[in-house]
Amino acid sequence: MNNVVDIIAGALADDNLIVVVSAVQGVTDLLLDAATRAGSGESGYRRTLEELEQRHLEISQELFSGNIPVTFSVAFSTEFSELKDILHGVFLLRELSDKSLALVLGFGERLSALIVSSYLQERRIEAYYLDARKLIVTDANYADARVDAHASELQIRKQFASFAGVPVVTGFIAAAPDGSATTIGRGGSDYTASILGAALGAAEICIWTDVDGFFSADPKRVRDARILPFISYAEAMELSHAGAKVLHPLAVQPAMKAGIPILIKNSFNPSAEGTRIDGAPLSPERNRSLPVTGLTSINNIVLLNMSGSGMVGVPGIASRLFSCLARHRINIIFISQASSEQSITLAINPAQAPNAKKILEQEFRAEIESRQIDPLAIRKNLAMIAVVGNNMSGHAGVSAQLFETLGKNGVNVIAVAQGANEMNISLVIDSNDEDKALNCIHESFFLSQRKVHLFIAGTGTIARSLIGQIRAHRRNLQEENDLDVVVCGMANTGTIALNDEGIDLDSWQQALQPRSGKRGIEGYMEIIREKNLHNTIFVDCTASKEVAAIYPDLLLANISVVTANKLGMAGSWPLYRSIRDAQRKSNARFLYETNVGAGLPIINTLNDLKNSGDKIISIDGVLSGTLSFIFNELRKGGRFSEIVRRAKEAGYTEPDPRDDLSGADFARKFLILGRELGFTLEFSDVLVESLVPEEYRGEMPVGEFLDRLESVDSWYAEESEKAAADGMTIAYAGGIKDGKASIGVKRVPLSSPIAGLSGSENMVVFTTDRYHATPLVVRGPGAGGEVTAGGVFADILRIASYLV
Ligand SMILES: NC(=O)c1ccc[n+]([C@@H]2O[C@H](COP(=O)([O-])OP(=O)(O)OC[C@H]3O[C@@H](n4cnc5c(N)ncnc54)[C@H](O)[C@@H]3O)[C@@H](O)[C@H]2O)c1
Ligand SMILES: N[C@@H](CCO)C(=O)O
Repeated sequence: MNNVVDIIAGALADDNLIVVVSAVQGVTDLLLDAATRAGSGESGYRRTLEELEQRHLEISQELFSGNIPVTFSVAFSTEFSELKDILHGVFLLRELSDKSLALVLGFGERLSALIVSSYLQERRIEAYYLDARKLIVTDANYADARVDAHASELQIRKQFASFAGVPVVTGFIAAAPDGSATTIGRGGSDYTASILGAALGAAEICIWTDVDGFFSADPKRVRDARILPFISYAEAMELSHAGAKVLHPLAVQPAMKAGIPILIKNSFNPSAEGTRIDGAPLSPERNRSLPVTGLTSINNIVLLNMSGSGMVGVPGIASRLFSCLARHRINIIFISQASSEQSITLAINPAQAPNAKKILEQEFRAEIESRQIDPLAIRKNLAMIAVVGNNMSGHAGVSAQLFETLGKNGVNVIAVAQGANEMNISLVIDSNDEDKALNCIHESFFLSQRKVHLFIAGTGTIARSLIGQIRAHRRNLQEENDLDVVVCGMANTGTIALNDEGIDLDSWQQALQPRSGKRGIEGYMEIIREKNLHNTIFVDCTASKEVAAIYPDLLLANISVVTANKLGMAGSWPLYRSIRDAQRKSNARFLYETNVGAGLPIINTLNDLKNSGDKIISIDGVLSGTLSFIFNELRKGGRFSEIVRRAKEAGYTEPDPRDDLSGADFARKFLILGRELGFTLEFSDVLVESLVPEEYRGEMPVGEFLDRLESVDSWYAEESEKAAADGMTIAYAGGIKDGKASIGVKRVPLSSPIAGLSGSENMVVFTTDRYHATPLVVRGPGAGGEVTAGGVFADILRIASYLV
């Protein structure tokens, strides 16, 4: 209130001023509550009334610093006793008519006009209370009255024939021709101001509200929404009708007709520029080079669908449909009819849906009985999004961009409407997808920088390296690729960290908290699905079968997946099939390059060969970083058990090194390659030679297994020596040809490329129709945190470039 008075004092210096006030926040709802209770005979309405009185008294006490002027006190008591009398009458009659309700609801504005005018006087500004019932004339539809513009203009001009002092006018309320109180729609004080300004040819109409102006989208739902300094009348109308609650939808029209600019300003932040709404032509200086100006949503609508073969080519159906709804004062938010004329879809307010269905079924009873028209279908839990902009007109590609971004994010569009003025595309979607849709559309049209949201499973070797790489490279990606990689979730079996804005990657370990609620991977997936963020990628850095089993569900929920875990693509054939099927049905992507050869380009190379028409004859090589390291080190003369320990320390082994030593991990890679080649293979189809002694294959803890492994050191030392004596060496290698894969220990000549491998190097040899005489070889480190995480990161970026 103090800010308001400062603003008024400042503006007064320049010009005559009319102040229009709305009710104190929350008061109209309390009045509605009191009236409804009184109407149903609940004496509890008196408590609400006391609360209302208390709130206004507290405000007044504070404003007048305890010295409430007598004139104010008298006027305040008079207002409240009138309100009490009316509500008492409603209570006794147990009847709340629209007429009484309009009268009751108007007290919010009456009380605040009284407080503001008295406080202005206290601050030595000549001000007076003015009841809008003397100014604005409406029809007798009390609850949502229609303004008679001509009659109102005459009244207003008469009232303001001469100007002295600052009138403080009650917004929202008006009077029917017989003088009884009416209301002009919630938030109607903007409308009151616009009617007054237009009638008097004001220099400007300034709406002081609690936000900085019109935003490109609702800032409560779209974090990156930005203020729009200039918009046209038409855009303001489209945006406010489609749900932008900054301005009353009807407030634009009187100002536009009179050519008066409207300014939206924030009374809590008066120095902010705000938004100017006027009819000036678009220009780049007005920051208006983008095709879309803003987007809005209405988050609870109902779709009514009337369809039937009897509608085709029959004139008058639409007319009856709309007339019937109009007769019952049912407002239509959205209309769509395809050229087949087989169905008309309407969106209406959910509260009116049951009535709408009933009256339309009565209207079309004969057609429904003769099956020319189907029974009316109602669809609930929907939201309507409107994409608005003058510049959209004649600008090809706007709708393509809009639907593409929604499609990639798996947002199903249920109905669409665009008028031929091309400045509003409205679409109806499931209300669960509303925030996601607003964010991805906003990002696509307004921001140069796009986001991908990562949810990582696993916090071990690969995840740690991946986080390190994202942390080191994030700024670069933002600056050079306009891409922001945001890690929103990390979870292992016991702990979890979540932050939609991005977990601080410098201290992610500290962010991990013990998991509560539904645990397991299902619990994590539920969280990810509920968040429903746009451009979400799930990153699997576990070695867990349970995690791999949820890939189909993730993909079907349109969440892309990047995985280092082989237990999906090398899982059972039914799991493999269901991943592939889900991938086909979904718009999300699934990438697993690191499943074979860690960061080496093996799956991509194979697919490039295949897709470009080459025929793969065989694939041979070493596909275990751990086993490669072991045999390369043995060749140098190390001890087997000690080398295995070093492989584990270097991050080459699986969480349980027996997965490597048994050949299982290697076999999975050949299984994956075999399946890529089109063969229906199970794990058991790969012939595997295990290096784990029979007696150590059970449930023995990893530490104990490593200790006992010393027992085989001498065997490996002898085998190596024997081979060396023959100019040979031992290695673990394999191959796949004609759908038959086998892997195991082999003796190879020292001159063979396999004998030349070092460290954890993998080598894959593709023999194909094109690469026949000299096969195509991919060689390089095939295990380790950094190279694998690099491969995972590259897959993430591949998906990001598809998504954004
Ligand atoms: N290390 C490599 O060089 C390499 C190379 C390519 C692929 N991979 C694959 O990467 C994956 C991760 O390897 P790593 O070396 O980081 O293993 P790791 O043992 O260091 O980490 C595994 C992580 O997964 C977590 N985890 C296990 N089950 C889980 C579940 N059900 N839900 C959530 N979290 C779970 C564990 O708590 C741990 O944080 C494995 O599938 C491995 O085959 C590793
Ligand atoms: N443990 C695996 C990691 C790479 O998949 C290996 O040694 O090859």
